Amino acid sequence: MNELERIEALASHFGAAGPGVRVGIGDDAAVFEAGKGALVWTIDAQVEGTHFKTEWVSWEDIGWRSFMAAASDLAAMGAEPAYALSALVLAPSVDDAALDALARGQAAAARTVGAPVIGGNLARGKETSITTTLLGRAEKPIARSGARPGDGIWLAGDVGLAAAGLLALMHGVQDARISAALEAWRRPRARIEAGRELARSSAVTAAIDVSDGLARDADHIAQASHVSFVFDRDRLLAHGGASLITTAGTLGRDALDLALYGGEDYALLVTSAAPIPGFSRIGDVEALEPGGARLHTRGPEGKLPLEPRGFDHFA
Ligand SMILES: Nc1ncnc2c1ncn2[C@@H]1O[C@H](COP(=O)(O)OP(=O)(O)OP(=O)(O)O)[C@@H](O)[C@H]1O
Ligand SMILES: Cc1ncc(C[n+]2csc(CCOP(=O)(O)O)c2C)c(N)n1
Ligand SMILES: [Mg+2]
Repeated sequence: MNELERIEALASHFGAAGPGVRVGIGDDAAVFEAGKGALVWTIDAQVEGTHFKTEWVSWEDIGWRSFMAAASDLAAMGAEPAYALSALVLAPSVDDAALDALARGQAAAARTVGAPVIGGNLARGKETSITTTLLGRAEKPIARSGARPGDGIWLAGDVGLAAAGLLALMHGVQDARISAALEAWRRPRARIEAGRELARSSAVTAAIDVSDGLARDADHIAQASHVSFVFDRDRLLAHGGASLITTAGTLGRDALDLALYGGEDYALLVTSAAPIPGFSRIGDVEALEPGGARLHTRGPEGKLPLEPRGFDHFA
């Protein structure tokens, strides 16, 4: 079973969530009613060998990026971060200095996001992993399921740059022209402020953070909302700007491919009937045609179907 099939199999054990749960399994975070508003709850693990290698990043960066990856799911719900818990499994290679650096990175990210770490757990293990839970508040949480034909597709933050940084690290490429890509992978930023804009807008219909790649994450919205996505190739490339083009060129990769299939930038992908400050428009939501593809690109050749591939832990 691939990742989605495994999640579906797990969800079948847990059954339907009871009353009071506004968003259950299948979105960026769970949402439950709490007093007048709602609380938004997310968890994310970063595992050595799966999400990072210590040859590539400092422990401080590992702490930072693991916290930001978790916080990004709150941004994608339009939530205001409140508090965090951190569960660490430490392999013998993590000495006291490494642990100190790891926590320093987590604490810096927690300060930036505005969600202090107020607890956690510590255990020894064969492989190091960092699991972060964040709790946030939202009056109007944004799920994946509300996109409608006629909405625009909007993006805040880079796409493709972090994947380029990862490629450079994997292949040992050293070149001053890819420093922005390395920084994007090592020090991603959860788009909390962009998430606040979603909460302020009444035109926003759906949102997701781009962790597995734009195409795959867009497909999650398209599937949940029963709509089709049409990405405008020129607008997407313009959004990436000179930085993406230069990086792609240096690595001998296609810039559009990096933008569509690269993950771990933690950009916010949103559907909305009106512009949102800080977001640029990269396409249109259309009606899903029976038997038609859920994803497309539009370019000089017209509208072409796009494969929803991206990162899958079990593919
Ligand atoms: N073991 C599990 N038990 C119950 N639900 C799960 C489990 N693993 C994942 N889920 C749920 O499945 C959905 C997809 O999970 P996933 O971790 O892929 O989240 P995501 O937001 O798509 O990815 P990312 O964390 O990279 O942003 C989420 O709603 C999550 O809560
Ligand atoms: C050693 C190593 N190999 C591959 C990758 C690429 N990668 C791992 S997980 C992931 C998606 C987001 O994770 P998740 O879905 O768990 O939130 C991506 C793109 C990496 N970061 N490190
Ligand atoms: Mg997510």
